[in-house]
Amino acid sequence: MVHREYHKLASLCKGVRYTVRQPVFRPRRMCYSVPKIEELAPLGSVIENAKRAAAYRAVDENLDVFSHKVIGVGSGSTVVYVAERLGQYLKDARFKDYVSKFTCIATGFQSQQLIIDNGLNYGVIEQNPNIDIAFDGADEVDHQLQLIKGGGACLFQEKLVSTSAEKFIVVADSSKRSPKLLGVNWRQGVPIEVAPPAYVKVKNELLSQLNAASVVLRQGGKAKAGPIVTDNNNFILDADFGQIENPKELHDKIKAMVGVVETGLFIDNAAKVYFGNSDGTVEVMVK
Ligand SMILES: O=C(CO)[C@H](O)[C@H](O)COP(=O)(O)O
Repeated sequence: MVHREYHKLASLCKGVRYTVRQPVFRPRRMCYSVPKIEELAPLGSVIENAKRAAAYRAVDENLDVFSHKVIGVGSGSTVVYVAERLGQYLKDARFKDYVSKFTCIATGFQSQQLIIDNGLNYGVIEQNPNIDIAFDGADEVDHQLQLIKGGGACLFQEKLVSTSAEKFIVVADSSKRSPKLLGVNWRQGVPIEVAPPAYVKVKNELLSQLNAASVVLRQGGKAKAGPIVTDNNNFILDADFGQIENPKELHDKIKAMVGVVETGLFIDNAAKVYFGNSDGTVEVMVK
């Protein structure tokens, strides 16, 4: 019987000793569950939809909530959605007990903030050197899953975290996919993190020994007068080598220069790459 009918019955029965009880309406308690990808409301831009689709799919298909404990969270605009997805798992009663015990390792200040803002536990790699799984973005991916990273100047810590992970998963929009080689779509050059006093020496060697077409000391632009200083207090050189036939050989030669902390060439590191398309579909590349 609906509520209105109880009132009607009560008024008809005035003077008669009937007791009409008001029904108790208890609102159904809604439990939070991790939203299904296919039911998500679209975001304001197609590129953001692509990034979110890639990141959410990568987390859903690779994170083992019940056995993973130490999770690497990278830097950039795509990984924002990785941290968001982890935060959704944390809120879901089915996974909360496990996700609340995760330790998340950052690749720089931005990712530290992403971890904290999503309610996850932040830990340092010095105490958690064995990472179960790490997620990060990329600037370019070649046909063999070799990567250029460091567009956001976080390459040293990104490489530390990704190479400390048992499984490294890359999330990107499809513009990051090279038709074949590195250096096709990403024309800014290979990011190289250098100790500040060595930047002129390294720049000269990249030009003279490795025939770089140009080497630029990355500047802070409007946000900072002078060069960018990384989270590790280093500089970034962007060295243009055109299309890179042999990224491993190039990485080894750059790495051998005194003053180079790390290169943005990530070699034989990624297990899978999730490319989000503008229509919300995702393509997965596996080695
Ligand atoms: O390497 C990086 C930062 O150093 C980023 O992962 C890379 O630049 C990709 O960023 P985005 O997801 O914003 O495209």
